[in-house]
Amino acid sequence: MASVRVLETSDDLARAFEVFRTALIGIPPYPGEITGISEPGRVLGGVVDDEIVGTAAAYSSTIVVPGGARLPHLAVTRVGVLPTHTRRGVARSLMNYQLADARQRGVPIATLRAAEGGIYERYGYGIAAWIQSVEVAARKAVFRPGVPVGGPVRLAAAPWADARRVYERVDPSWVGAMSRTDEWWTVRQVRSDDDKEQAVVVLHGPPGAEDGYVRYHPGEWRDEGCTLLVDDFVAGSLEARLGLLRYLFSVDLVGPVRFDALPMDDPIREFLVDVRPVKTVGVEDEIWLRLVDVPSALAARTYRGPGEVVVGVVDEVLPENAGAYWIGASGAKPTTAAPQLTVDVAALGAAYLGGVRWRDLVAAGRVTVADASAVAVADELFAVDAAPYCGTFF
Ligand SMILES: CC(=O)SCCNC(=O)CCNC(=O)[C@H](O)C(C)(C)COP(=O)(O)OP(=O)(O)OC[C@H]1O[C@@H](n2cnc3c(N)ncnc32)[C@H](O)[C@@H]1OP(=O)(O)O
Repeated sequence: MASVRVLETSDDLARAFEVFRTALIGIPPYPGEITGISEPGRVLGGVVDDEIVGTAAAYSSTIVVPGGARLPHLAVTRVGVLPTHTRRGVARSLMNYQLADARQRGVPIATLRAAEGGIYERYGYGIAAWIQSVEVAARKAVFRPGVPVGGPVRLAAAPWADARRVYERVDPSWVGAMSRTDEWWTVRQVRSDDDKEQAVVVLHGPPGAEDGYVRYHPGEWRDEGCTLLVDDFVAGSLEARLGLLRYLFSVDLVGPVRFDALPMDDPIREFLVDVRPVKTVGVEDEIWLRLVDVPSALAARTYRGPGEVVVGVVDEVLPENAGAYWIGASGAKPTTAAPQLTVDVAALGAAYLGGVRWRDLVAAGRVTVADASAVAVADELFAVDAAPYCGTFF
């Protein structure tokens, strides 16, 4: 078994980063101060024989849950174990420590982006949101006559500082949106500079009152023209969305515009006369969500409809979450009533933002059903208007 400790010295933080780089095979060295990308207290080392052989890090941010509350959120990142030390419980020690620590500090939700699909369910993470990669043949994209033109756009003078300022100004409020920390911005910028990406940022709206931006860089040339790779698309209004889309589709010499992470229900096709220039070229899991404090997280979101349901929760990693919860229009609270539906905490994490239906969890054998009439009630209670989506990779 590995022991786990919080890494604090710059030597230990640098070592942890090297461990992660080695584990992930092939990510480039980090050119700057490692401490600048590491939130104090949030980098863990898995130690065997006095050597750091594994690591897990995190950002402390917030996440928007159904109803609009912003909850403290641990954005888990940089999990890696040296290939010489895998499959002997190092990652398990790190993940368990991290979750127990978050619980103790009062953080109700953790999320991550998984490198592989088979790793994180055992720790209680469930897939709560999906994203699609979309390519638009820009020259064939013609907007419908009734679609608003959007407002003015301009190239950002200070791309990263302006993007950050506008992100914070927009303060995204869609279900699944997260706040971005200093360390997050530093990592993205340094990686972008390092890749020699010629990142361009275009802002939407009058100076000082911008309500959206897009960050993109040029990709490969094809017969149709240069590919524009959209790395970050943030729109705080319909006007901003359309102003930025019209801009992207109008850039000279551009063939396909590729969005790597759009929400599953993004309305982009609805705006166009002909939908065929828009192709979904991939679908991937986005938010892996872990309810760290089940009673607090359940109580913090809102529910729909007049129904009520009693859900039983099983949690082997954080057994203090286990129990039965009454959920209805007025909220959620622990109960001694018998559960109608029982799930493990990973399945509850999948359902929590409203993007995965209870009936599908039932069909997948992930719910023990004591009362079949509770399934439709749970679906109505947990329903949301738009597919949950984060839009921030970390
Ligand atoms: C959020 C992120 O950072 S995503 C990036 C994740 N990192 C990587 O993919 C880098 C390359 N891989 C690694 O560094 C390591 O293999 C890790 C971190 C994925 C796993 O570390 P390990 O120390 O080997 O895991 P550990 O020995 O604790 O295994 C715990 C369990 O996970 C399972 N497991 C570990 N890795 C994998 C995997 N890649 N796929 C499926 N199952 C896995 C083990 O079999 C074990 O299963 P059990 O519960 O049945 O006993």
